[in-house]
Amino acid sequence: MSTPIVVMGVSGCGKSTLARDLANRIGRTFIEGDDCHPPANVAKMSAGISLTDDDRRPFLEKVSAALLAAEGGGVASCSALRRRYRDLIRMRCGHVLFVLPIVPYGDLVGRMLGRDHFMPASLLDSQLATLELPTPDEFAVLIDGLMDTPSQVRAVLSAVPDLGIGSLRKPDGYTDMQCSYHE
Ligand SMILES: Nc1ncnc2c1ncn2[C@@H]1O[C@H](COP(=O)(O)OP(=O)(O)O)[C@@H](O)[C@H]1O
Ligand SMILES: O=C(O)[C@H](O)[C@@H](O)[C@H](O)[C@H](O)COP(=O)(O)O
Repeated sequence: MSTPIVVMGVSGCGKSTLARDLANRIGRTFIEGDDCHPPANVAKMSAGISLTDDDRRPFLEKVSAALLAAEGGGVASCSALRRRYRDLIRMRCGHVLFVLPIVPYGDLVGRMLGRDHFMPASLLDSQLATLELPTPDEFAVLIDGLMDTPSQVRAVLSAVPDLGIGSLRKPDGYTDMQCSYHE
């Protein structure tokens, strides 16, 4: 099975945009995490209320199931903010690559205000407070979220060169998270 890929991070960091383009580039199925929320979660977020761990469980289960079912392997957009959320996805899907676009606060606010989406900009602070960066024992790539999307796709492909050819192994010398801020 192809190693599932999750583009993670806070609202507005570009998860969906990057996950869709990366999936297209390597011939995989794109899974839109936003579509995996139960309606009650969407109602809560729309009302400006942060989700709890219990709220997030069915969302994470659905993303994991979609990744497992994806023909040709999946690339999902899913916030996966806390370590324990990523652990749940790994428990269901095995070895998973997480990709995290990093975007400065001001740009995140600008992006959230500039789009039509159920997630209000008022939830950004709680998203950032919830985010636990991947630790070096996780298979994760941090990329510059201000780069244009094709450059982000290239950055992911250069950090993990065997993407798209089945199960991913960590490249030789891959001991830490790879930070591809400068291509
Ligand atoms: N690399 C990028 N540079 C500039 N704007 C971007 C980039 N990626 C995404 N955006 C824009 O930022 C907004 C949020 O992107 P989106 O992919 O929906 O983020 P998320 O899924 O993390 O909430 C959208 O308006 C999108 O067009
Ligand atoms: O486009 C977005 O704004 C995000 O993708 C958004 O949908 C959100 O980040 C989570 O899906 C909500 O769940 P969390 O509170 O667990 O991030």
